Amino acid sequence: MFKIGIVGAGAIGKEIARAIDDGTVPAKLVAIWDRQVDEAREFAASLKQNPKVLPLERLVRQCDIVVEAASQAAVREVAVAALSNSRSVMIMSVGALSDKQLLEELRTLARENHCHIHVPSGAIGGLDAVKSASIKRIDCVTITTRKPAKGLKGAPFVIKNDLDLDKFTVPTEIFSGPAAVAIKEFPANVNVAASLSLVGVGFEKTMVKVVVDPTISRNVHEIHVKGEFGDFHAKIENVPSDTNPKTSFLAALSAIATLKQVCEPLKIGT
Ligand SMILES: NC(=O)C1=CN([C@@H]2O[C@H](COP(=O)(O)OP(=O)(O)OC[C@H]3O[C@@H](n4cnc5c(N)ncnc54)[C@H](OP(=O)(O)O)[C@@H]3O)[C@@H](O)[C@H]2O)C=CC1
Ligand SMILES: O=C([O-])CC(=O)C(=O)O
Repeated sequence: MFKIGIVGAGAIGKEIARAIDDGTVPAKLVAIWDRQVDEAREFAASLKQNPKVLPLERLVRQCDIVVEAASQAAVREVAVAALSNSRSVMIMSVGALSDKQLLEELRTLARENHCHIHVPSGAIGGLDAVKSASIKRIDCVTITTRKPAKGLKGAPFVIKNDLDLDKFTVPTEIFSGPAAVAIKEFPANVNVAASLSLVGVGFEKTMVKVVVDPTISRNVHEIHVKGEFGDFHAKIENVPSDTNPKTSFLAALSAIATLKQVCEPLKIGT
């Protein structure tokens, strides 16, 4: 049975932990870690599998797969610790991989140490189609993310421009630019644009629009890709997670589905 450790026990980490604990993912949850240590201890004690709460280095040594569900800032430390110890890593804060040097460093570590870097589809669908399409010429990739005000609060772009998001009474585009910039301005809102960039045309050519929308209660992502294969449109209307309005519930489900796939010999989809 695979042994899993989770770094970051927030909206996504907790959902993954519960799915391992109740057998949805056929694996053993050996440890969790979160800088909110007391909360992590309380949460760990609520699980049947009784995972330990261990700092990163000790967590890594005890598991086969390390899940990062913390923040972009945590990705380097978590992924390097896992991969250099021959442990696979699953990354949720995908925006961190817009750093080309970091991405190459992690790829090299994974190759040299015979382990893997898993990036779930997260809060969007359609990455399989974009991955297939990108074998041939792609002309454009765009993603428009619409969230209610509470799903965008605290983003560096919002703070820097002193935007009072609650004041918008109609849907308003507040950002338009390449994913390379979007992911830095909205690190907790558009990781999906990073995943799309990684399978498609990269961070400079993937265009991102962010819309604050007072008329919706869901987190909506619309993707359009045009290329030699034809046209692809996808729209997803995500229920926000109970505890973090920036994060869609589907992101956690996607992480759980990825872990299930890792534990399964049968792999379906591109
Ligand atoms: N790929 C995708 O499609 C999606 C990705 N995400 C990303 O996934 C990540 C997790 O999301 P979510 O669960 O909603 O976030 P939460 O904020 O709910 O939980 C993250 C937890 O990790 C803790 N944490 C942050 N940094 C560290 C660290 N270096 N070491 C240990 N613990 C740490 C946080 O503590 P504290 O509260 O002190 O910060 C918090 O308790 C985020 O980066 C988010 O942006 C989210 C949605 C979709
Ligand atoms: O959960 C979502 O809807 C998207 C999100 O926050 C992200 O990609 O960072």
